[in-house]
Amino acid sequence: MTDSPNNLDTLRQRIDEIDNDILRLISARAECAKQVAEVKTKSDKGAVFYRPEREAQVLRRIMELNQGPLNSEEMARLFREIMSACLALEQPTKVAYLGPEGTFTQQAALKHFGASAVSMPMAAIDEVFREVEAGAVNYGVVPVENSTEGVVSHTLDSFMDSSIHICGEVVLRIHHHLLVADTTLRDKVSRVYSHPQSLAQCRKWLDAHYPRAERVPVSSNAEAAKMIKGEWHSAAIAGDMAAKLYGLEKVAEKIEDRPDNSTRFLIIGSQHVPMSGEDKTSIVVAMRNQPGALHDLLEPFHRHSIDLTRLETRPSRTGVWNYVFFIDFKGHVDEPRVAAVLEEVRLRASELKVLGSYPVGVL
Ligand SMILES: O=C(O)C(=O)C[C@]1(C(=O)O)C=C[C@@H](O)C=C1
Repeated sequence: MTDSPNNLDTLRQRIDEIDNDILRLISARAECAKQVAEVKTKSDKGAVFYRPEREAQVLRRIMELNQGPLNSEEMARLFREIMSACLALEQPTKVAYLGPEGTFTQQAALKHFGASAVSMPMAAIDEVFREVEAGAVNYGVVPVENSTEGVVSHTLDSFMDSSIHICGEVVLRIHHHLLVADTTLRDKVSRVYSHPQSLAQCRKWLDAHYPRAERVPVSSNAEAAKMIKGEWHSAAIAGDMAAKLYGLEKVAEKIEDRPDNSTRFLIIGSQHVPMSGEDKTSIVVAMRNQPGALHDLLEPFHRHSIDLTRLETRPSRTGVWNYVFFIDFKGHVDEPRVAAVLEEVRLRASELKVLGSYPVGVL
């Protein structure tokens, strides 16, 4: 095929026709979503508009049906945005996240809820919990574990004091960059700001490239990006969103020590999420401090062939809960075999709290 204007015109005409179809179909879908909202509003149980299990099913189905040339993730991202806009028609969704603006948590909120949700930065993880509990926002997004550095203990601790449920999870590939402002003297960098976890995730790179620079931990990567404005000898480690937001330049890209560096975030809210077909459950269990306690706790999972995906121990902050374990496993509390295991665990533990069952992250 030649690149003649004729061919280009024909193809663009074809694209216009396809766009007409897409426009008509998206509008028909949005019309359906408005009707769904009416059905939900009439329900006597109180309207719940956001349905994580249905969204996961929609995205999984699209990914399965997709035959290219766009890859399935790309296609799912497009549908993610269509659903986000449809949900906004039903009810504007307010989401609190660990701020300030430009953090990876904001990126996770955007990835999970799409661009039509209204996201609001909070100064601390417990503030995100408080806003959700108070009903000031519909949902919250908090980081929970990083593949290099491990658990975000603030988040786990917040669950101990709260009645909040987990409604979903989202995993984000984390890429860190070394950023400078236009006023920074690049060969005189003597200080690097970032969140302690990010500094740790880039430790080897910093040792090799800036062995003498002071590493200054701050409350978030976005805060680091904000701070270097006006400091001629400072750089920050942060991600793309912060770089863009604060107009910084990348001196070096993707400086994380491990290429598979990723962070898992939780979506918190107050609803019970029905089964989606591929779910996870998170629980917190307190055991008495006695030999064999951990074995007793895990044995029923093993016997019922339930896959554990994470096990975390936290020191108890109350007298009764000597040992506190955070456990994630595959399955949903509404499945009989999961209910059976939880019943056994309840008998062996001094305290058991189900934090929630939710769809395994799709995107
Ligand atoms: O199926 C529903 O319950 C809808 O509200 C529709 C829809 C969608 O656009 O597909 C929108 C929002 C929900 O979170 C899930 C799905």
